Amino acid sequence: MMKTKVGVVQMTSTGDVEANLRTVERLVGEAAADGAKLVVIPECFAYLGPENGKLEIAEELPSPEGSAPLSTPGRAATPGGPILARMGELAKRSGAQLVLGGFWEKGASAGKVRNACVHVDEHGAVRAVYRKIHLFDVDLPDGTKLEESATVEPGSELVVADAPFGKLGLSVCYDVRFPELYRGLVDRGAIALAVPAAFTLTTGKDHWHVLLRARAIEAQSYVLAAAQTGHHFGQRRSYGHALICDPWGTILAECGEGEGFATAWIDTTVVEKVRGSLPSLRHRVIGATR
Ligand SMILES: O=C(O)CNC(=O)[C@H](CS)NC(=O)CCC(=O)C(=O)O
Repeated sequence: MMKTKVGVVQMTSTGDVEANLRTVERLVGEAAADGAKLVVIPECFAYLGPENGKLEIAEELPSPEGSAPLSTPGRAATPGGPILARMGELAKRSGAQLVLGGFWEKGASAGKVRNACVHVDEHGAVRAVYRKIHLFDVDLPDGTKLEESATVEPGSELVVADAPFGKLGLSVCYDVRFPELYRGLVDRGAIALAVPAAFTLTTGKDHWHVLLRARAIEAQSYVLAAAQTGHHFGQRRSYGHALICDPWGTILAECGEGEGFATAWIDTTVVEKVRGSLPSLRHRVIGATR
């Protein structure tokens, strides 16, 4: 039996990087004081503002140990930057591992970034980097028009991180609508799934809980969903409701509307019990890998 306390952060990011990072530091500090050994931080945590701003703050990321070097031309000799350095210090100070959802990483071409999800260990080292595969290009009935692919280059690799409780599958926001990604993460050993998000209010009120619980149930895995909430630079509204869900689909902890955090225990025996008693992962026929 192994139990690990984990946390998810909910915040209202703006175009003010310094203010956003202070909020992250405060909420991660509180979650760690509550015992969390891994804390998931939402998409756009460092910056949520006019498009060009994210290009200016984008940083290069180191290749995590053991992974193939990135082939981005002209990469700096010492990757990283002030935001990654500060988050590394936060991990060390709080003693908690961090999952930095929606880290703005420099893209291969000028004018583009990647929407990365970075796993940082408690010593401040980058251990895994996932890059958002599915990009949110939509024109919703309420007038919300977003074209993520205008500034973001999509990733293509599935990434599973080594967390204190076992394997954690990485994803970002809109990815949650693509169940095949999570099945792939489970095939790579994941028992928990990180979904750092900035879900719109319009879609979130109808889809957020349903999608997250469905992913937990069908992947028979914990789901750690960090969230943006409230109004951003007078133009966008996020749904909030950061939550932690167990492999049965039960919501263990959930934030309300405002900034805050939620914590819950990951218990590996619960994963074993659910997967053992209702072996739907083993009953797969279509696309089964084992
Ligand atoms: O572009 C930025 O600055 C920050 N990025 C985001 O907020 C991203 C892409 S626009 N948001 C989502 O993926 C929301 C998905 C969603 O709401 C749904 O699937 O319903």
